[in-house]
Amino acid sequence: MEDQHPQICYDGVSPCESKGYSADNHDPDAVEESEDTVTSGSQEVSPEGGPTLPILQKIVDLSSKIKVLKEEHALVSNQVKEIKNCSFVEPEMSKALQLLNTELGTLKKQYLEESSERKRLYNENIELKGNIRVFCRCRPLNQAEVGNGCASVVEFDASHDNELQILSTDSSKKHFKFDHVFKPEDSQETVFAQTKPIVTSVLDGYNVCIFAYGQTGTGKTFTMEGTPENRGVNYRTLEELFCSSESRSRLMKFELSVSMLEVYNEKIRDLLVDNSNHPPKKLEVKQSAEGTQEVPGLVEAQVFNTDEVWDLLKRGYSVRSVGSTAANEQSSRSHCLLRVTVKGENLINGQKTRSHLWLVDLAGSERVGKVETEGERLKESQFINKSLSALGDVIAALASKTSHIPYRNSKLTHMLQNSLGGDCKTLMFVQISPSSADQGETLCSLNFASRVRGIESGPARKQTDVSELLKLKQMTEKLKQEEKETKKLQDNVQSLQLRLTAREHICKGLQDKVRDLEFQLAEERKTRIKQETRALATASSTTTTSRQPREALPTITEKKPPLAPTRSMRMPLRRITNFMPQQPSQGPPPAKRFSDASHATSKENNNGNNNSLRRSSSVDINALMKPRRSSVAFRPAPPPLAIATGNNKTLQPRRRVSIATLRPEPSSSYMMNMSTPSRPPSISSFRGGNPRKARYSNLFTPDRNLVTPNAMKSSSRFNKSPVVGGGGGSVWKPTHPTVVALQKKAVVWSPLKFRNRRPSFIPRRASSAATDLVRREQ
Ligand SMILES: Nc1ncnc2c1ncn2[C@@H]1O[C@H](COP(=O)(O)OP(=O)(O)OP(=O)(O)O)[C@@H](O)[C@H]1O
Repeated sequence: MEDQHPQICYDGVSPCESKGYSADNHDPDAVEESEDTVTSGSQEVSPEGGPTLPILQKIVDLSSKIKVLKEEHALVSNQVKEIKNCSFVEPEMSKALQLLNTELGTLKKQYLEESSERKRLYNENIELKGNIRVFCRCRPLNQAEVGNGCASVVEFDASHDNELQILSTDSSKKHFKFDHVFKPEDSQETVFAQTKPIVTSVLDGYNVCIFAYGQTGTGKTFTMEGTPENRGVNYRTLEELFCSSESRSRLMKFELSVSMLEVYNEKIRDLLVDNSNHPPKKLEVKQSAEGTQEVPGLVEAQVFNTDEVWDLLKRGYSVRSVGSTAANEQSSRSHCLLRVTVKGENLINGQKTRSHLWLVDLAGSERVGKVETEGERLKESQFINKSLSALGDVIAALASKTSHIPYRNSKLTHMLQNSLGGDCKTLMFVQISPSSADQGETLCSLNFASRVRGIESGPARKQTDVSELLKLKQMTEKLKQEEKETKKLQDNVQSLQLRLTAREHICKGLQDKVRDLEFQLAEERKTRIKQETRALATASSTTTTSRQPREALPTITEKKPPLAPTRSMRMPLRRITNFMPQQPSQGPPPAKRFSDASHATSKENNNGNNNSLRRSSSVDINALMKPRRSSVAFRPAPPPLAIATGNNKTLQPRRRVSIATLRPEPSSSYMMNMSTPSRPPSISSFRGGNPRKARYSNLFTPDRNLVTPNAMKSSSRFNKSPVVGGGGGSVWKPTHPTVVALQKKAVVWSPLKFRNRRPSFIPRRASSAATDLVRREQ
């Protein structure tokens, strides 16, 4: 068919490819069309006869298949429609589901909490009662004893269900107290009701050991195994474990497995292995890597229900070593141990546990002489007594809390090492006979049981699955490592925080300092304004008496100098000079005075020839020595081009004295508007802003044309000499009354006066030079 289908398509039925035969094509019209196409195709294929029949047959087959597919398609389409119709329920359903999920989550959480609380209380209750508990059970007098006229020597206290008394031959009573005392009439159910709490601890992950101890024929096997009619602790325990695990199945998943073995003449025998055809495998107690005692090779049969358990128990009991003794027709000649291994997994948090429950029916303690004295029975009795003695030693060691517990002295104690004392729960049934004939053995057993009851064991410990333990260990290691790293990081963060705090403290100190200094500066400025105002007032008052400068001089010199800000806050100074603006009425023409100086500057720069400089200096000094000499603010040098014109006169002072310079202004009227801003605004704010502010900024902000005394020291001292007059060759004439006044009067202040009062922004050399000058002038 695969060979012919392409042929059909090649012969003109190509539409079949596009329409498709696949059942995936859900379009019924398309399917119908394709069917028609196939039919027409068949007509085309067989026009000349030949091998047309098989093809036609196949086409017919295909047609029928298509019909079937069409029907299926229709069915599916209907279903899809139905589902689509039902889709309106979806949002409500999903909402309801969400709600249910939330509720389920909450319930699970609550259940977990309650469950863990129940476990805690339950185990706390058992611990309070004691992790080693002793129950005493007295069997009824049997027919033989009654026939022999034996009386009961055991008395029970009706008001106290945990006490009994043994009547001695001398009519004295020996008092014993246990965790519970079962009377001869107590049923198996009653016994198990008291046992159950300890049994279910194994589901919580605790190792548990229940053993029956007592004289032969006192009912140990009856208590542990029971009979088919009166099943004992073993069967009931497994029944209870299944029941409890079922009730916890939503929270925990349990796996129960059973092993059965006996210790016969100090040999371990697996009771679940059929040894009838071959000699029994030798089993030994080994210590695992985790420190637990294991019996490698021991069968561990997983059980899922009580029927399986009962079958197993029956099988094991059937192969147990029993023999007839004088005391018991079916006497156990070995210690029979039923081990129930419980593996638990918490379905919510994934925690896993693995614990053991040992149910031990010990061989009867007996006086050799009383039971058998020879043969195999004697040998058995010796081994039994030896192992029971070892058990007694272990219990004595546990009671006396010695560091060494002799678990390895017998196979029995060695196997029970993890479930006897220590961190596990132990329950001992001490079985006694009420018969006066067994009074001695009864007292022995009760004394031994009392010693066991006296053992103070520590709190029971939950047994975690070993693999889980390893995982937890790894996680703990990882956690420790991470904690270390976290601590390191925390230390680093702490040290960085300390450093940050220290820096912040320093910053705060600096900010405070800056604030103080700003305040000081503001104060200084205020003072300066006052001084300037006063100087202006004085100047205006002295304008009228300008013809008597000598008289005014002392008054002015007494005035305070211009503002001298603190060292840290002082503004860069303008060039200090004793330049005197040109006075048309006084002194020689400036052109003559300063032309030489200009020439000298170039010479000094080029050749270092100081002669002309000295000449010009002498001219300057002469000029300065004139009565109208005064220190004023002056304009810095104009651009070099302006100087090159030769129309500008540059002043080249030899001495650097006095006060800040003024920047050249297009209009000389700036002095009229001068006032001191409280704080120098930024340069940028002056550019396109208030021209008044801009003007003041020029006064108080550093400028690259500004020459401080120090700068003058290092650079050519005459390069920035002021010029007389502005650019364009016009002579600058002061119009401001203060300047005019200062031109007329020698306004000189001595920094010496203020040296001790406040730090001067004028360098000492310059100040002293100015003082010298003034002194000479005076
Ligand atoms: N509480 C009891 N009620 C009724 N019968 C009992 C009770 N305890 C023991 N018996 C009977 O006493 C007999 C001896 O009991 P059992 O075999 O259990 O003793 P044992 O301690 O296991 O002896 P051994 O150590 O020799 O195995 C049995 O026939 C048993 O049915």
